Amino acid sequence: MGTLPVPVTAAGRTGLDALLARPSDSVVALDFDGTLAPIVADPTQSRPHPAVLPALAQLAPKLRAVVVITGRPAETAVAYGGFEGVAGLEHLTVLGAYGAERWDAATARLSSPPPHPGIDRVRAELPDLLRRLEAPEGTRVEDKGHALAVHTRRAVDPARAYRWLREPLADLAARHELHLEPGRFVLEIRPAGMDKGTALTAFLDECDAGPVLYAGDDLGDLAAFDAVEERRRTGEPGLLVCSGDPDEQVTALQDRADLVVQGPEGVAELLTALAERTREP
Ligand SMILES: O=P(O)(O)OC[C@H]1O[C@H](O[C@H]2O[C@H](CO)[C@@H](O)[C@H](O)[C@H]2O)[C@H](O)[C@@H](O)[C@@H]1O
Repeated sequence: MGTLPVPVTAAGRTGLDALLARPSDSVVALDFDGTLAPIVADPTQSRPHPAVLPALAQLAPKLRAVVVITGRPAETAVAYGGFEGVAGLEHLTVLGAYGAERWDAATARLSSPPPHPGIDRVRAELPDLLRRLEAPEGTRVEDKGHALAVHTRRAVDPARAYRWLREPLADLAARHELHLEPGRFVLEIRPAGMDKGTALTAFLDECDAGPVLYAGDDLGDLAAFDAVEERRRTGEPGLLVCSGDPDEQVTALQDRADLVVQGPEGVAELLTALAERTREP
């Protein structure tokens, strides 16, 4: 049996104990990139750590629900995640585009609202803006339909390129009534209003969930951490997990986590250890 790590906070230990005691009331909510899938230079090559799907398939049938909440389009996360048709994941939900999109394994249906009109305008302006800014070589745009992500990971100096572009891209987003979501060497222009916290809260209400575990790795996951903390204030236990990366610490998230594990491999180990210790309903 794998080792179950001990959360460093009392609230986290309460959350973990509650999840183990009441698995059929509990929800496990997981971010995709950096949490289930190791960070890679090319965003199209992102795939879950090999131990993730077996762990999820073992754990999910014992829980109220498992949900993946991601900044990716839901369809992309389903495809890259290999989530469709997996035994044990028949009731998985994927909330994409920070919760604006939804895919349910049970129905294989995807719901996706029309993109914000500002996205088309940003798409038209962005190439010229990046040219005028002399965006460093290696800067890449990921067009996600509902959002445009500017990646600097493949620039010679990713951190410098990120700092260079952040303010002008925030201005561009604001001019079109959009929001700039900063992430791990990515600056994402997307609609405001929906975030992972709003998405998580709505999903938990819909499931009439009890204890919740949320695992993430980046700044976009802070809103989900807020949502779990808000529930804890009302007496509903929760466990906040950071998928940590020693080479790229996201301190703002790590500092608020009850438990830090080593990247997607550590997340998979945690999910496996939970599955081994939880009863069938
Ligand atoms: O909410 P998430 O599932 O964590 O998605 C957040 C963004 O993840 C992707 O970018 C990140 O992962 C890439 C692949 O490992 C990496 O190259 C990049 O530096 C990271 O920022 C994705 O490309 C974005 O669209 C997501 O919004």
